[in-house]
Amino acid sequence: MSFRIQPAAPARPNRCQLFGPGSRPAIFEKMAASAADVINLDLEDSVAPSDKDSARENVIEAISGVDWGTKTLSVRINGLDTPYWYKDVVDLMEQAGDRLDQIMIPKVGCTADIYAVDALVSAIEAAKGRAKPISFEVIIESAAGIAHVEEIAASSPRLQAMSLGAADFAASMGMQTTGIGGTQENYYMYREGEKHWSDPWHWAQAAIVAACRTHGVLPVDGPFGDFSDDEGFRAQARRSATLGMVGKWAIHPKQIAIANEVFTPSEEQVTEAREILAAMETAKANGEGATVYKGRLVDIASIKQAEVIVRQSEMIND
Ligand SMILES: CC(=O)SCCNC(=O)CCNC(=O)[C@H](O)C(C)(C)COP(=O)(O)OP(=O)(O)OC[C@H]1O[C@@H](n2cnc3c(N)ncnc32)[C@H](O)[C@@H]1OP(=O)(O)O
Ligand SMILES: O=CC(=O)O
Ligand SMILES: [Mg+2]
Repeated sequence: MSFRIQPAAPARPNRCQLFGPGSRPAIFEKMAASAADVINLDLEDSVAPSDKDSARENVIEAISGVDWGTKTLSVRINGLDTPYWYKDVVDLMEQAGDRLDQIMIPKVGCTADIYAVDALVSAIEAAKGRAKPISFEVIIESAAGIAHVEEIAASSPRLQAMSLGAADFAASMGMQTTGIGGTQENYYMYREGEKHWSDPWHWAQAAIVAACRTHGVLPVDGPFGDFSDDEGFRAQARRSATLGMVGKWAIHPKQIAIANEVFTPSEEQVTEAREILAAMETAKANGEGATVYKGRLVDIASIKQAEVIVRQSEMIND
């Protein structure tokens, strides 16, 4: 480890973030009753321009009017390139009440984007005497966002989570696809007459995970658009979990259970992690730094790997 210790990310479950348009208040109670850890009420791209004002009003009313239980409650504001975002922030901060936990800032391209929202939020918090500070989450979904991802992850103590937004990311990068996440037909290696599909989102996810882990932020995988494709969603979620992401968005309720399942370590994984910790305790008592577990090497690094799984499981089951 570097002299600089890696900070821990917030210790709260973030396996599934369920999105719903702020212009569709009929689903708010259903969202609250769902098994998602995080709720994202959307004022941005799922809301038509003509509905921006009424969606904002719906969301403000629902923040205190609906029982959200212990979920993390987040509102996605409009991007800083629009005429809507300042009113989203001002109205939410002045009118929504203390139940709001988090503001999601989309299409972040540089640290100044977060600085601008932070300045506005901080002034209103002080003016209103708000006891509970609002946290931020951001979406990396542009070429500029991914180019500046590390500095964005370090930009504010309010920042708790960072998601990859595959749809806008693909558009900003000029990717030749209309798919939102998952396998892309034309992204393959070709050998001896066979296609082998690869993962076009992998490098961006890995960059996000590295930036987040460096600065104690939760890395999250964003939307998977084809909600009729459960196995495609599961495969994407498993790749994300394997890379170090803690959760995934659901854009339809049927994706929630799969995300929760994938981002909760299984009983087998937890048992194996605990067995590795026990094997290393025995090794330590024998004055050894390395030993053999089920025919494979485990050493002091394996303790840290096993602890990731045990900590995740304990946090979720707490
Ligand atoms: C690229 C991005 O930015 S992604 C993030 C922004 N996008 C969003 O927020 C979109 C969120 N999702 C949705 O708006 C909707 O799920 C849609 C438009 C995709 C599909 O909506 P529908 O056609 O109503 O879906 P469907 O008929 O399958 O719904 C089944 C049930 O789930 C409910 N439901 C649908 N979406 C949601 C949701 N997001 N949260 C909770 N419940 C929902 C429906 O009301 C319906 O309930 P019922 O059985 O009691 O009648
Ligand atoms: O906002 C999400 C995206 O995929 O774009
Ligand atoms: Mg987007």
